[in-house]
Amino acid sequence: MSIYGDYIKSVIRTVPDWPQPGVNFRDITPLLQNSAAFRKLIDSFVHRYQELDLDAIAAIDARGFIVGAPLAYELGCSFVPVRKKGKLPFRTISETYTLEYGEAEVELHSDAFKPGDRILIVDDLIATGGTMLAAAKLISRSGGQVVETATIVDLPDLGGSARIHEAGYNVFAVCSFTEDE
Ligand SMILES: O=P(O)(O)OC[C@H]1O[C@H](OP(=O)(O)OP(=O)(O)O)[C@H](O)[C@@H]1O
Ligand SMILES: Nc1ncnc2[nH]cnc12
Repeated sequence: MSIYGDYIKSVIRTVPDWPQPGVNFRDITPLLQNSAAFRKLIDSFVHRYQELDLDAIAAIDARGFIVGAPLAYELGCSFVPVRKKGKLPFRTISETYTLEYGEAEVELHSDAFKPGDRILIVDDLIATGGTMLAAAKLISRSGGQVVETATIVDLPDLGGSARIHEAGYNVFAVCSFTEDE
């Protein structure tokens, strides 16, 4: 939990049974609409990462971009998009991962950063961890050093953050929700 974790959590809305029955969707749009809350969110990431000498923020398509761009701007480092398959125009490398039903793929430009660069990966939410883990593997494969993986929301009951940690990557979450919250 971060310095503003309880406050950030209080402005995230839970929408039951969306997009399908049984899913509690954690909706960050009320947080984004609240300028004071959005500022505190970005500040909590800046506070954690300002002394870590990062070279790039790798942000995951699409909601990860919302956090990644202002963070890269504030920290004075580069912004690298990790995109869903078929969106990047230049040479790419890709990583396939398993979804609840079927498979998905994320891609990275092959010239996105230099070997040894210190990279923070950001996304809005970790559920099963498949997306974040695929992004981390992609960056490791291309020679980047994954300093940490960071998210606004962790859903620990779905096991994703534990899985990412077991694979050898640090995980930072501003706040978390259990299934019954
Ligand atoms: O931990 P996981 O089980 O992989 O789930 C988390 C991912 O799911 C959501 O993305 P989504 O694919 O819905 O895309 P969006 O950001 O474009 O809405 C979310 O933004 C994460 O990227
Ligand atoms: N429960 C959830 N809420 C918001 N985004 C999600 N992405 C995957 N699971 C999610």
